[in-house]
Amino acid sequence: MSLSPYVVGNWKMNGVRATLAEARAIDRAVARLTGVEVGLAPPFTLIAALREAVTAIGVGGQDCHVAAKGAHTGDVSAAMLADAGADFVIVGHSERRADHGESDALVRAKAEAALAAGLSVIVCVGETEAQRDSGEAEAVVSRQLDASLPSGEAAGEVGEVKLAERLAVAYEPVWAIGTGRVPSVADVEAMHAALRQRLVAAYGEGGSDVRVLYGGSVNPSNAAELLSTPGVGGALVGGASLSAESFMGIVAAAGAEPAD
Ligand SMILES: O=C(CO)COP(=O)(O)O
Repeated sequence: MSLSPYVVGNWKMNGVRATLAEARAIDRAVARLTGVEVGLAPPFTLIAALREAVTAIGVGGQDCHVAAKGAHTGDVSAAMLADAGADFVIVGHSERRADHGESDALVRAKAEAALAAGLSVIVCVGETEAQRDSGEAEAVVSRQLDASLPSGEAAGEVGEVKLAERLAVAYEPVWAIGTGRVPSVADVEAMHAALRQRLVAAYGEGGSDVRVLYGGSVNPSNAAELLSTPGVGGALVGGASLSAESFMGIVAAAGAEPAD
């Protein structure tokens, strides 16, 4: 089973109600396409409104707490995201790892909490520039993934829903995020192959279908090359997901076709 390419917009701490107009335009365009799966992860404040505004795309959170509820001021649980209408959540983004000191173990716990709440999960990993320069990128990112993935038990099939429909991985080199710099195609291919090995080691055969997205300065001009790199199952897009025009340029590059 091979799933369609998955293109996800991460709005980060951007977006107010007016920005929903972009989401509506994206949703209308995606409704006319086939062969691609699309999601948008707005800030918490817009999740419920986005859910009301769209039908053809998935709605996601950018983080969740490990607990279902309780005394955690300022946090939001996976169950609350689901209640607000989210379908998925991004966990372990490098900005959360850096800004909030999130460890691999915490990211794993968040992924497991999200799956338990019925959300699908995108687990993010990526090396820093210093790690890339010292030739450690594959080893570092492989270790990060091993320690951040939800357990096989947590990620197992639920009824007819397969692992690959509940879990995706995003490889986002920290130095490529928001910088306009991207790794070479050869480096992306090598990293995605390394991550595939880790997924198969973690989950067996089921790991071979889990989509590994590339993220970091994806834009309409570089998307076709990145998305056609062997092993790349989609894109996690930051800045270029805030405008329907640029985001749809990336969705088109993922191989989307008119629905009829
Ligand atoms: O971090 C990212 C998506 O999660 C990538 O951000 P940019 O596309 O803005 O580089």
